[in-house]
Amino acid sequence: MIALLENGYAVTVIDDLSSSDGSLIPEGARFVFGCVGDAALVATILRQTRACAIMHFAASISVAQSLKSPAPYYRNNLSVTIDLARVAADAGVRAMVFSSTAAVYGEGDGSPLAEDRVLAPINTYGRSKAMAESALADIASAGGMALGILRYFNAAGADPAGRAGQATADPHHLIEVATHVATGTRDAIAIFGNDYPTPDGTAVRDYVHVADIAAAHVLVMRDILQAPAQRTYNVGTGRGASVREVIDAVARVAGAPIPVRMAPRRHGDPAILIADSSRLATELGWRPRYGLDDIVRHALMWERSRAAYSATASDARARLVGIAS
Ligand SMILES: NC(=O)c1ccc[n+]([C@@H]2O[C@H](COP(=O)([O-])OP(=O)(O)OC[C@H]3O[C@@H](n4cnc5c(N)ncnc54)[C@H](O)[C@@H]3O)[C@@H](O)[C@H]2O)c1
Ligand SMILES: O=c1ccn([C@@H]2O[C@H](COP(=O)(O)OP(=O)(O)O[C@H]3O[C@H](CO)[C@@H](O)[C@H](O)[C@H]3O)[C@@H](O)[C@H]2O)c(=O)[nH]1
Repeated sequence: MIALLENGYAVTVIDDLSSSDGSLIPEGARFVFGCVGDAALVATILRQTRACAIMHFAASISVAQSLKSPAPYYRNNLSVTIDLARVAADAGVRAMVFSSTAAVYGEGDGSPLAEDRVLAPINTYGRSKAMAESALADIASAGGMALGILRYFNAAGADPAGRAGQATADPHHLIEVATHVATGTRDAIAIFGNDYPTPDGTAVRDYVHVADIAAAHVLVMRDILQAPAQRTYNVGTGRGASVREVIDAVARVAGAPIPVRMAPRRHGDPAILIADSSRLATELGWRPRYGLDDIVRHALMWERSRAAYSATASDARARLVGIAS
């Protein structure tokens, strides 16, 4: 949203606040509360705004939850996407950019994964996104709508200017949890599995900065608006980091040890996922500006500012309670 506003676009956000509280929607964007699968609502907004493009981020995103409770994942990630795409195509929206994921590939073999690799997701989340990709491709081509599918690897970090970052009610992402330990809101972090076929036994992922992902969205949207087409791009750095390496980076940047405890593998987690993003680099000139240390530094800055903000807010609440009593 910030990247779109900075690039001069008018932005309307539709969010049902199912996994957020709306506090990070920037001032310059219009906010509409609702589900993106609500055809009447979306049609009305598209009529009002005459939007040329939709960026479709809304989804349910936990691998573990998707395995425990698949139906809501298929509903939110597949059915809702189908409804949104149908309304968008009917309304004459010219382009859609869809948030897909590395989870569509399934298990990597250690080498960077390119877009033409056969999709073999190993969890419900990945399957729901792979199915949504296919449904979108059909609906977009029948409706004359351009489509950009961005398969991001592990989105992480925070806005370098400190305006936004992760703010999940129940954090489960590695870097977010590790920064909570660094700022003292958690005692320790669990390492889910140290018996993977990787150099240190912990799972390897390709962590890509949210600002780099945002830049990729703007590039792809502009491109498919100018030259309508269907394109699929990986968004990753091409570098893998193990769970241990990430925790070490957080400890290094925070200047304090991060207590860890060993735990069994998390069901549905692949061992290694690393991106080959050369298509995005060659076709659109995209390059990641940030590496793992920047990601961790920005995530930590964000977490510290949130901790300071909630401390100030709770001081203020305590003072109000003191005055009231
Ligand atoms: N976080 C990652 O590492 C990662 C990696 C690859 C792909 N993705 C994809 O990127 C997208 C954004 O991920 P995120 O990490 O910001 O997730 P998130 O859970 O933080 O944000 C999702 C947002 O969508 C909203 N939402 C969910 N379902 C909705 C619906 N039906 N209607 C309206 N709003 C709805 C939620 O309230 C929330 O604000 C998702 O599509 C996800 O699958 C994320
Ligand atoms: O407390 C924790 C949290 C995570 N992990 C491990 O850290 C790695 C990364 O986990 P996490 O940050 O939860 O991300 P992923 O499960 O890899 O999934 C993310 O990355 C995918 C793309 O690779 C996206 O599609 C998903 O939406 C997004 O949640 C995994 O091996 C986890 O088992 C731990 O060991 N301890």
